[in-house]
Amino acid sequence: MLPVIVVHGGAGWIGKERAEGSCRGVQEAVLAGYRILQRGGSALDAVEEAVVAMEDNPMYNAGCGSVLNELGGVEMDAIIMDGKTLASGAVSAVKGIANPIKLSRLVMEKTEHLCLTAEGASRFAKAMGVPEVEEESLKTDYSRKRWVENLAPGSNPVESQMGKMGTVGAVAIDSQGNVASATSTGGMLNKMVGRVGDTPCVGCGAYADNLFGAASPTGHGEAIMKVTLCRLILFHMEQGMSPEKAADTALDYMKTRVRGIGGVVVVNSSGDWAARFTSDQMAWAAVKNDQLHYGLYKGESFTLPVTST
Ligand SMILES: NC(=O)C[C@H](N)C(=O)O
Repeated sequence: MLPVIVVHGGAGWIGKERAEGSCRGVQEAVLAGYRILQRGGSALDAVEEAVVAMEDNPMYNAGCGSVLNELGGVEMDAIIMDGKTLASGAVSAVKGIANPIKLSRLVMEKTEHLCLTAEGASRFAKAMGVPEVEEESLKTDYSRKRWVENLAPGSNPVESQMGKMGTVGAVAIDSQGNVASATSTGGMLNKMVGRVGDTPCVGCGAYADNLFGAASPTGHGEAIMKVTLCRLILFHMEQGMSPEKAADTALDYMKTRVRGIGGVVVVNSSGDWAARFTSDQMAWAAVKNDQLHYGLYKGESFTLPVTST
């Protein structure tokens, strides 16, 4: 099986000043994941590595760069799923760690549970020796500015975020034919304290099943949860649709049924892939057969050989 990895850096509207950085970040992330696949590594390791690269990049709404909640704090959600066993691990409303996706992997591998939240997630992180980081180190000038703007009377944080979402995610298939999915986010701008979005919920924020493929989404979490977006995409693929058709059909349903805008990256069990969105833009990148593909605007797709990047 030819390994494939596809990543996204969030659906929305990305201003000119952030477009280049956003595109560069997804390319770096996809290559970090691809290097693992090239060495014969697992899809699970590859999606984790790609998501860590984007959590560490302040350009995105995940890890450092996460949007702030109503009190100006950082509460993050993340999930990882293994298509071989259907095992998954997630954390929600977790604070004070740099890489929620790594903690999700530990939840999957070291506990009997699928998701740990808030205090419990922090206790578990401590027990696993995950270093605590200052909450301030996860904030950026940009996240502080947007938080303040959305405190103003009459502001509409959901509307404002529909513009600039920035959740990160990755899907991959490795040389053994195993698929995996991973997603990480700071959630929605000025969200209520304790709000849990789509990201840590299986079938919403990720799904992976070796029989059909894997998906990772971005968009308004409440809308994604209403339609269980990732599971819906896998259902469409099970019914015979290509990743592109399955993604478009599910995103269109989310748009018409619950007026939700978003995007997804998808891979199927044959290694066909898609990066699709109903927002104006979504930074995405994919590698297959040593070719790097990437784009930002609708219909855009550039290709470069991996060796020259
Ligand atoms: N930026 C996003 O994609 C937001 C994320 N899906 C959430 O609702 O938490």
